[in-house]
Order: sequence, then structure tokens, then C-alpha cells
Amino acid sequence: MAANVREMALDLLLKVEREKGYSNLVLNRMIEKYKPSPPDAALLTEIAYGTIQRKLTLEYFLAPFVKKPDKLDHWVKLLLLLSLYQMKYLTKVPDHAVIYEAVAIAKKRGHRGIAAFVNGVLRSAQRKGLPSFDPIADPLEKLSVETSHPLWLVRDWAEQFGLETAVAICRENLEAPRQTARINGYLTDAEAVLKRLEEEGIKAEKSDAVPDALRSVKGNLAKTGAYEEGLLTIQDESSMLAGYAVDPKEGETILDACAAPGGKATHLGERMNNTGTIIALDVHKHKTRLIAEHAKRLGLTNISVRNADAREAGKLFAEETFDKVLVDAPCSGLGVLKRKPEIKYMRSPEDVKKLAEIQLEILDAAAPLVKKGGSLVYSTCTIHRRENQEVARAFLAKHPEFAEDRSLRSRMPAKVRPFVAGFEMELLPQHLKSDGFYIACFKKKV
Ligand SMILES: C[S@@+](CC[C@H](N)C(=O)[O-])C[C@H]1O[C@@H](n2cnc3c(N)ncnc32)[C@H](O)[C@@H]1O
Repeated sequence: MAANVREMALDLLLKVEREKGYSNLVLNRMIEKYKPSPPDAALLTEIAYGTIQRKLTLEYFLAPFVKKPDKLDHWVKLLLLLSLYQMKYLTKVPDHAVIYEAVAIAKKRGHRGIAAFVNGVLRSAQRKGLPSFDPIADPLEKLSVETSHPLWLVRDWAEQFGLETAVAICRENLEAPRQTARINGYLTDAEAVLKRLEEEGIKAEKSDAVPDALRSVKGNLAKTGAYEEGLLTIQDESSMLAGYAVDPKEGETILDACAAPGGKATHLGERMNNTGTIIALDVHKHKTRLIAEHAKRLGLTNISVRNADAREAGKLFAEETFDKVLVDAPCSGLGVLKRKPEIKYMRSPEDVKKLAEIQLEILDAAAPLVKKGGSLVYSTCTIHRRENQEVARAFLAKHPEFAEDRSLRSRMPAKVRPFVAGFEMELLPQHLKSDGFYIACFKKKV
């Protein structure tokens, strides 16, 4: 079985690169299909995620042993990288076992020549040792190679946050993500959910940062009766904070302009005790279906799903229709690199610029729909100031009918308040070991 795990890991890496798929989705599909035992599934996750997380570092390790790595068949290069990952970071697996299995895969997929090549490369790496980072003089280049983040991103973060914070972000991104869930406060409470989970053999605990959140200690919260029964929703703690920022009240009319798959819309629905109206809009039809499914599972009937481009929302709704509007905008996702490490290699500075423009366009379209005295909340799961802060300032400059809403801090849980400044929250992944997240709140003048 162990050799199969490595082959599955190789297939996963190929799929993620070829189909530009998200690693977590490809991994889930693979586990559903091949049903590996729990220890094999854990090993598969570790090897595949680890290799993606450390790709640039592993390429640096490989370089002295292969003259032209880019000339290699792609699968051969990935096989070498995932083998080097195991040799360097999986201390429980002896090097000779890693090499033996890599050679067996190479023989099966290729031919004897390739198997001999793989054997030669890995044996030299074992004999000579992997190269040190010491010769890299430039601190940003070193950080990029050592923590496997593209140089442009490391540069941007160092410029925006300072080198020390950029180092902390990059290091934290290499940690395993926590699994957290949101308690459905409309149907239940933390004690009841914890009891239900315990009956199912799952160990979880209350978050010390976000009152609506549970953290898994042992077991997968998504595969539980409690989940099926609508008592919880898988969601990162940082995303729950958008619900605190919006602070919906019973009976209100709220627009969630970028709502799929419905994580935040359903949170608002729960906090409103299934009263009022939430319009959950999304441009992608296949994703809007998910919102309705989640709402149903959670026992919510106050969410109405619409499929449309938020930039055209003015054609759907009259001005000043909503008490509150949430724009949880499409973004570069640079706050969720622990969970989706491949994003760091897919994104470019041009993407960041383009996404910032789209975010501002959506905010522009949402602005007239907010009632006087109502609020507009802009959030993203990215930590790049070309989006976030720059977009928020551009919005305020264009919309004198809105003011900074500096009451945000008072709505946030105590542990989050240090990360709120004025009308904005910037949560970096190392702050609470969550995803990175940004929120800005605006109030429409009366
Ligand atoms: C960050 S995700 C939203 C996550 C969602 N709020 C949740 O909590 O589950 C951004 C969403 O914006 C949608 N989107 C992208 N461009 C859009 C547009 N122009 N109008 C409306 N939705 C858009 C995407 O389909 C995606 O589902």
C-alpha cells in the first residue's frame, strides 16, 4: 500500500498542476475514489501538501544533482521533488525506503533508463547531502527559497509589512491549517454540539478567540452526523469575523453580493435567527446551488439566492434597499496559503491589480443599494495591500456619501481587537493561527 500512497501523491501533484485544481479538492476526490486507510490518507496528505508547500525549496535542493531540471519529463521532476521532500522532512521514513519506492514508480511509469536516473539522482543527494541556504546573500531571495514563496510576493510583503513580519507570514504559511467549524447558533449551542461530537468519537474544543467557533482536536468535523444535522459549518475562524463585522439584527434586509458557497450568508442567517431577508448573490450559477444546499442543511429559510454579476446589482434592486451589504470579494487568496499552497505559484502581481479593480467595481455597484445610515462591509481572504487597504481608500475617495465606520472594534471578539485599526481589521495568519483576512467597514451618511 505504501508505494501506492506515493503514486497517488504523484498523481495528485500532476492533477493540481495540469488542471490548475485546488489541492484540497483534488485530495478529497482522490480519498473518496481510492479509499486509503486513515494512516495512508494522512501520509498521502503530508507528502502531497508538503511537496506543494515546499516546491521552490525542493527545486533548490534538486538543482545541484540535475543539469537541466526543466528538460525532465514533468512527472519525473515531480517524483524527484516528492522524494526529496520525504528525505528532508519525513524523519520517520528512512532514505533507502524513499529511494526504493521512487525507483519502483519510475520503472512502472517509464523505463529502466528513467529508473536508473531517478536512483542516481536520489543516491547522490543522500550521499552528498542537500545544499545549504547560506550562499544566498540577498535576504529576500533567501526567504523566498527557504520558505518557498515567489520572490515578487516576498518583496511585496517585506515592503508592506516590514521584513520581520514578512518572515513570520512565510513561516506560518508552512504550518498545517487548523480544522474549525462554526456552531449554528440558530439551532444549537457549543455545549450541545461538543456533546454530539463526543458521542461520534470526535474531539473538539471551543475556540479561545471566536465565540462561534469550534476547533477539531481529533477527527474530521466534516464527516459527522453533527454536520449532516446542520449543527455546524466548516469555516475558518477568520471568515466568521465578517459575520461579527456585519452584525446583522433580526428582521433586517441584507445583501451578500459575492455569496457562494454561502459560508458567510448562512452565518448572517443564523445570527438573525432565521428572520429578515438575506439576498445571496453570486455570478457563478453552479456555485449558487451550494448556497441553497447549505441553507437547507442549516434549517434556514431567510436566504434567497440570486445568480447575477454584482457589478450589475443596480439593475436588480432599487437604491437604498438594504440595511447592510457585505462584499466578500473575489481576491488573490494570499491569506489562505496554509490551506491552498498552490495559490502562491499561480498568482501574479497583474492578478492582484486586476482583482483590486474588480473589487472596487463591485463596491461601486453596491454603494447606492445601502440605506442611509446603513453599512457596507468589504472583506477578502487575502493579505496584500494593493487589494484591501488601497481598495478601501479608493472607495472612500470616490464615495463621499460614506464614512469610515470606526465602531468595528467594538463588534469584534476581544482577542481580535488588537488587529483592528479604525475601520479596518488586518488579520495575518500568524496572529491567531487562522487564515489571513481583511475587513473594512463603511457607514452611509444620513
Ligand atoms: C471569496 S468568495 C465568496 C465566499 C462566500 N462569501 C462565503 O463565505 O462562502 C468570492 C465569490 O465571488 C464570486 N464572484 C466573483 N466575481 C463576482 C461578481 N462580479 N459578482 C458576483 N459574484 C462574484 C465568486 O464566484 C466567489 O464565489
